[in-house]
Amino acid sequence: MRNFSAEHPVALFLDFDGTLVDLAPTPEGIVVSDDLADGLAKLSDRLDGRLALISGRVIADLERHCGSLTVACGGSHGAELRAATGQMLVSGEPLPAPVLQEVSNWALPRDILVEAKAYGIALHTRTRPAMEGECALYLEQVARRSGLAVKLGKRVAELIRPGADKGEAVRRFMAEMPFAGALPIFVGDDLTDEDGFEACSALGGFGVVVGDRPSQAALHRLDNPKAVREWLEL
Ligand SMILES: O=P(O)(O)OC[C@H]1O[C@H](O[C@H]2O[C@H](CO)[C@@H](O)[C@H](O)[C@H]2O)[C@H](O)[C@@H](O)[C@@H]1O
Repeated sequence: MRNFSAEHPVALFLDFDGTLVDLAPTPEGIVVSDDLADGLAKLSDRLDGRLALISGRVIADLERHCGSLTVACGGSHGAELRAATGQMLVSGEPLPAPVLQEVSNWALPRDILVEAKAYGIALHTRTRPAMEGECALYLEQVARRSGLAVKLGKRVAELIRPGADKGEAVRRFMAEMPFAGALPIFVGDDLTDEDGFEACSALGGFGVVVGDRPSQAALHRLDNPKAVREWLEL
């Protein structure tokens, strides 16, 4: 990959799972190197603060795995946004407790891994791939009658509040300093990252898809998280 920042001030948006860290059988099973948070802070310094992590995980979960993060962050697909200063730009809202209970009651007897998140609930099928379609259909049905939305990702379906997506997170950060006016690049591996790729393209930048998933919107490709970390010198 070229060093784009030598040509134009760059704003970098990085997905987490499957992009900075390898996918694992469970959300808890990821291996994060001890120096990732420090590497991201240094990368952000090189970009004069124009770096944001944009993840499906909530920010607190990212920090549980990485340690304290001093870069800008978007958690829960953009339902919460935090500036590098620590100021919350957008705060998430939990799902109604009865909905959470209902989804757990449906999934647990089916032996589906439930990830209770601060602003959503995810059903994981990496160890139960045959249940992928059924989980998605079930959550779509709950979403319709509860006024909620479903995000589909790699072996995961998640119920969240409508309105949050990674494209919106990019647009929000790009509207403010220090991001405004830079060339935005979004690096991600999953379906939810397509919104980020499209937002960057519309703002004059581009997407970089990680791995072999076909992408409509990305302009470049990197093979795996190791290649991403090498490119970014993390
Ligand atoms: O937007 P991301 O940072 O890529 O987060 C997306 C989801 O990542 C996690 O699930 C994914 O990674 C797990 C660990 O490797 C894997 O077991 C699972 O199959 C993947 O879908 C996380 O658990 C979710 O909450 C995120 O939404």
